[in-house]
Amino acid sequence: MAPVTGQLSTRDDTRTGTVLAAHDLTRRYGERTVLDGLDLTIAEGEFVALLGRSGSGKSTLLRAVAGLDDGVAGSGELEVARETSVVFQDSRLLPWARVLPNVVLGLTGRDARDAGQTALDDVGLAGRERAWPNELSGGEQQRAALARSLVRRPDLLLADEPFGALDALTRLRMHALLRDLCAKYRPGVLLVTHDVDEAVTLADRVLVLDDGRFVADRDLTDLGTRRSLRDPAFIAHREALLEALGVETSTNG
Ligand SMILES: Nc1ncnc2c1ncn2[C@@H]1O[C@H](COP(=O)(O)OP(=O)(O)OP(=O)(O)O)[C@@H](O)[C@H]1O
Repeated sequence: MAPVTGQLSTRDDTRTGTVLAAHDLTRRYGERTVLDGLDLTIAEGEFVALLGRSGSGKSTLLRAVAGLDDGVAGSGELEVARETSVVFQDSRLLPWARVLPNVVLGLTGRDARDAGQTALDDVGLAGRERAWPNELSGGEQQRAALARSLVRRPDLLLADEPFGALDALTRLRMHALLRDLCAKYRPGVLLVTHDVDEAVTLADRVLVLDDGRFVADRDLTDLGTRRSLRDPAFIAHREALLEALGVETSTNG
């Protein structure tokens, strides 16, 4: 990872069972404080979803921990896993390269092609290796982007609204896919999303960001791995998170 400027430093630290440890992250744009001294830790294999209203700073936080923002300051440290991958709302596939070369771009060694093929099989794109990105649907492009991330066997996967541009049905399929991929590859995950149900379906823990601070930090591990939107415990988590987001859900009175 590239070092973050200011007083923050980035270093490889996967021995402690932690793939992300950020302390006192602060980001200001002029007078406005978008991230206000945040602490955030993600354990190996832990799936953390980040919710917050539009403009609350979710993407700013993800960019900061991805090392993509050199305007971050803080009194503490940012430690991230050695192998970190990032996926965005658009696939960012190179239009002039076919699917398999896109997935293995930058990888070297005899096994790279096989690893790319396996990753494409895992995301359901077997047979599309020689397609051009513009021949894939939006959902398929995001599958390819996931394959490109996971082929590197990341300890930490950072995802900024990866399903935000997809239709509702495709998004549900992608949730099931991401759950299966995480079971196989076991990355720690930070997923930025607007979608409360997406967060409760996928995450071990959900954070809610508001005014530069976390206003909720909710453990969802009681829901287990197979989750249903109709489960009363699922509904209870959803309601609590909507309340933290300031959305009125009660019809009483
Ligand atoms: N380069 C920039 N210059 C000035 N202000 C910025 C810049 N980037 C982001 N901001 C401001 O920081 C705040 C947080 O933006 P950010 O994109 O992180 O929000 P978000 O929670 O991801 O929003 P959304 O859910 O709409 O994507 C916003 O008010 C935005 O206007």
